[in-house]
Amino acid sequence: MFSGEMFTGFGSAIGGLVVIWAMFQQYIPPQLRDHVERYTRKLVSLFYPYIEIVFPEFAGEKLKRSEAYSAIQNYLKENATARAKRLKADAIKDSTQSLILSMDDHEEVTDVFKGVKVRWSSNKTTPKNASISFYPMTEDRRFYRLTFHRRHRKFITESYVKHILTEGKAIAMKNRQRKLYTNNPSQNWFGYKRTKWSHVVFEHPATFETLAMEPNKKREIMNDLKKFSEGKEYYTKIGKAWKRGYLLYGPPGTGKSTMIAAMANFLNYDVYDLELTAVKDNTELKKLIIETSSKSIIMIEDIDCSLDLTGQRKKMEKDDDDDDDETDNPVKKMEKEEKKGSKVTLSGLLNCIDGIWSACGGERIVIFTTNHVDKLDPALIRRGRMDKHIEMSYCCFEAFKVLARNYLDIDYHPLFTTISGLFEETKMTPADVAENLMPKSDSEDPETGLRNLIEALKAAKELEARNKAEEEARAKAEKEEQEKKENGVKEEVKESGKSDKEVKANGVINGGVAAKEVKQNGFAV
Ligand SMILES: Nc1ncnc2c1ncn2[C@@H]1O[C@H](COP(=O)(O)OP(=O)(O)OP(=O)(O)O)[C@@H](O)[C@H]1O
Repeated sequence: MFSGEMFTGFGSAIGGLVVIWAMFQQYIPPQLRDHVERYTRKLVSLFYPYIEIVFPEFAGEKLKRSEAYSAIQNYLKENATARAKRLKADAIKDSTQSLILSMDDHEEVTDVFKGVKVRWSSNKTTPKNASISFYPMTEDRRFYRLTFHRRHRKFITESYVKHILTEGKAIAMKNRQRKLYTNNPSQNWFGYKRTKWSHVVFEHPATFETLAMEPNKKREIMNDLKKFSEGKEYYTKIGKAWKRGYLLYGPPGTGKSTMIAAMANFLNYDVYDLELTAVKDNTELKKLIIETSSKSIIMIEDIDCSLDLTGQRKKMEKDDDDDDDETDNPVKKMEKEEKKGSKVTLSGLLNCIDGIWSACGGERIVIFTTNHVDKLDPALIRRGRMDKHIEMSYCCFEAFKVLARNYLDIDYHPLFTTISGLFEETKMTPADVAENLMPKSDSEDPETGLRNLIEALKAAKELEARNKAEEEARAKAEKEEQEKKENGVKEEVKESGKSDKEVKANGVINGGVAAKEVKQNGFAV
């Protein structure tokens, strides 16, 4: 039976032999040393039934950090660190403030995979002639050693190592710090401006669990995202770029931005927040898109406003022309030229969505948001470009329950019945519901939040009713006015015996209504 003790026993035996060999080496004539060493190794291998594989941290000519080493490191951090007795605290995860622990140097742990036990040790050698460095220990050469019984050779080299590398990469992906990129204008030494991506760590706390939305709709979106992220082979098979477009539309405060953050957290993707109004022209847009990485969401918020850009630029150009047409300032002149000859166009954007992504490879999601879906050009949002249209709407009772759990830590309260009724009678955005529920102090109990919400819902209902009544009264008055005018003209025609045309031409009034006025207002005469 393969056991940790046996490993250790043989390990010390071999260690002893190495020491003895080092001591006696000096008494052996140099010409015989090679032979003696070879035969000693053969002898040892007769009694030592274990195989060792070494994974150095740096390999190859360019001394690039080995991917295998990193994967093993991640795998061991996640799976074996709990069993190691000597640990090393590497760093502190910024958001959770928790230590990242890994095996200390020269520490050993066992791992069992499909019933086969192996031993991992983390090792370090320091070259004797290491140069004096400002940063201590940079010359250290680290490596992992995998030891296993020779009867498992095939299994370990073919299955286990593959398993470790795949797992290690997946762990790295899961634990990596994701980034939120934004495009900002930057000026080079010659004064030319171009927008570049800059990033911060993406740490938005929104998840699908905390997103207030009708549960079936939420599930449908999550399934869609999952299918997409696992769809590499499918997209290759059908010959389509591995991308998917989402259009999120709805009034302000219904959670469009929150949804994007939840999507990014669900998929573990980076986010590129593309501000179209800061992009000089279509060429620059292409460059920015090409620079985005795989496994990312590219979002353009308020797309209707961004594409209005053309009009805004024209206005700016005109203002500039009026202001300083004769300017001698070269930078200002260049800025003006840049503004004049450049813009992001709808067709440029469409080309980017359709064309460039196909060539980029890797998975990407593009999301547009808008408050006014009806304003968008149908070409921009047709299926195939924006594959899924998601309406973000006012809060329903199911969505409220999510917010009550998030903000008040409750799943039920007798006041829920009143709130459920009010949601059927009035509209409120999740942002407003959240604002009302949010406790104003640590000592505030959940009931206060619920009562605040009830008051706000009642006020919203009253306001809606008042607005509706005012609207109806206005419509009624307009209708009456119109009828009065129409009757006046009819009477005028009847009494004067003139034709409609004449009444209109003369502008004669009868019943207080001028035919001219009638004509101006476009009433049917
Ligand atoms: N569906 C929701 N679930 C959870 N929280 C929400 C939801 N909708 C809004 N909120 C809360 O309201 C705040 C504003 O929402 P958000 O910015 O996502 O809305 P939006 O639809 O993107 O608005 P805008 O159109 O003005 O950009 C969020 O920070 C969040 O706290």
